[in-house]
Amino acid sequence: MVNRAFSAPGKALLVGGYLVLDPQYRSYVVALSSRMHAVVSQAAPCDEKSFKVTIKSSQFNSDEWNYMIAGEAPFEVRELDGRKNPFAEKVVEVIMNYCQPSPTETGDILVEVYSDPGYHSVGTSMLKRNSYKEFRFHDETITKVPKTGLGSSAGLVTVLVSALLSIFKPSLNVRAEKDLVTIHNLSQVAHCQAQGKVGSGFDVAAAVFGSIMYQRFDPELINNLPAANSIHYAQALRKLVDETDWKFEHENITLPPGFRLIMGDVNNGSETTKLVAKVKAWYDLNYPRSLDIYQKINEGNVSFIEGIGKLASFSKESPSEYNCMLQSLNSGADFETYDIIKQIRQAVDQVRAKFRLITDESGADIEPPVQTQLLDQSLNLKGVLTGMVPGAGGFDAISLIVTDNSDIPSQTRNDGKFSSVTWLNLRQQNTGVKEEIPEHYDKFT
Ligand SMILES: Nc1ncnc2c1ncn2[C@@H]1O[C@H](COP(=O)(O)OP(=O)(O)OP(=O)(O)O)[C@@H](O)[C@H]1O
Ligand SMILES: C[C@@](O)(CCOP(=O)(O)O)CC(=O)O
Repeated sequence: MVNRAFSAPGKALLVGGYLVLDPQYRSYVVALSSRMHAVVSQAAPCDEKSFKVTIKSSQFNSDEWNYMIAGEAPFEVRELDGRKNPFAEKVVEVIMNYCQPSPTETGDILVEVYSDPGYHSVGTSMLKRNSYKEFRFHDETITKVPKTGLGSSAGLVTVLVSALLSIFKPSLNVRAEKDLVTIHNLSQVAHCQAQGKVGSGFDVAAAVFGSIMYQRFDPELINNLPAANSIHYAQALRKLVDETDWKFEHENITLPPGFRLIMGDVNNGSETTKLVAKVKAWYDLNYPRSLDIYQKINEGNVSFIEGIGKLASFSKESPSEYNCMLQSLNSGADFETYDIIKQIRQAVDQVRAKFRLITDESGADIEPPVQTQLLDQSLNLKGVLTGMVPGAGGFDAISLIVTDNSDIPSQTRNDGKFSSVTWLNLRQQNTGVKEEIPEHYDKFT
C-alpha cells in the first residue's frame, strides 16, 4: 500500500493587491506557517471497471466526498451522494485527465485532509493532537466555518494535486523545480475551474513555491482549454501542463533577519469577488486616470520591495548597525532617522493612500476607515515596521511587519482600540509544498 503525505502553506499578499491581476505588475507574497496537509493511500487494484477516490476532512464534522472514476479520458467525475466540494472535485477531474489511469488497474484511493488552526476562526472547535501535530476539530461542515483568508482553497488544491499525482507518478519529488512546476500548473487549472474564474493565482503559486515575488501568467492559457467534457480536453491539458511555458515569475523571497509577519484577524469577512468587480468597474470608468493611480500604487509597491531588499543587504553589510536599528524599532525611539525605514513606511503610505481613494470612489471597501484607524494605531506600537490590509483588503484582517522581539499581543491586550483584533499565531515560512511523514497524522485525541 502506497502511503505518502504533503503539506502546503497559507499566504498573505503584502503588496500587489488588484494590480497582481495584470501580468505587468509585481507583487510580494509571504507564505505562512499555517499549512494544509494531505495523506494519501491506495488499496490494491481489484480488476473492477471503476475505482473510487475518497477525500476525508474529519476536522469539519467528518466531511467526506466520494468520487467514482470510470471509463477513459475525458474522465467525468461523479460524487456518489451529490455532496459538493468544487475544489476537491476539480482536482480529481484534472488529475484523472492528466494521468489517465486505467480503472481496472487502479485501486481505491483515500486522501485525508488536515488544516492547521490559522485557516479558520477558532469558534467552539476542539484542539486534538498526537506527538507531532495538532489540529482543531469543528462541529460544522467546512462551508459553515468562518475563514481567516489565508487561502485554504489554494492550499487544499495544492496538497490534493501533490497527493494524487504521487500515486500515479511515484517518482514525484517536491524538491525538484520541474515537479513543482507540474504541481503548480495542475493546481492553477483546478483552482480556476473550481472558482469559475481565472484569478491572479498568487495564492496557488505561494502554496507551491513558498514566499515569492510573483508576476502572473496569461489568463488565456487556462481560458483557452477546451471544456472538460470535450474529447480534446485531456490532450490539451497535458500539453498546457507539460509543454507550455507559462512565463510567470516566482522568485523566492524572505523577510529580512530580525523581522516577522503578524496577522490580526478582524473576524468580519469580505467577499473578494465583489471587491474585485467594483474595482474593475471603477477602473474602466475612470480610465486613463485610473491607470495613473495604479502606476502610483505600483511605484509604492516597487519601493516597498526594494526597501525590504535593502534591509536584507544592510543586515549583511553592517550587522551591528542593523541590530541598533532593530533595537530602536523595539524601543519606539526615533527610528525614522533610518532612511530605509522611512522608505518602506512612505512606500506603504503611498499605496494605502491610493487604495483609500479607490475605496472612496469605487465603493469597494479595500481600506475602510476602521482598518485605517487600526493600521495607524498599529504603527505607534513598539516594534512595528509597517502594516497594511493584505490581499484584496476589506474587513478581514491586517498584516504587520514587526521585529522578532516585539510583543504585539501584550501591548494591545487591554487596549479597547484593538478589541476587534485576534492576533494569529503565524510565522513567515519560505517553503512551499513539502513532503511529510504519513505516520505523523496517526490518531488525534
Ligand atoms: N480543510 C478543508 N477540507 C476540505 N475542503 C476545504 C478545506 N479548506 C478549504 N476547503 C475548500 O475550499 C473552500 C473555501 O475556499 P475559498 O476560496 O472560499 O476560501 P479561502 O481560499 O480560504 O479564502 P481566501 O481566498 O479569501 O484566502 C471550502 O468551501 C472548501 O470547498
Ligand atoms: C484582489 C486580488 O488581487 C487579491 C485577492 O487576495 P485575497 O484572496 O484577499 O488574499 C485578487 C487576486 O489576486 O486574485
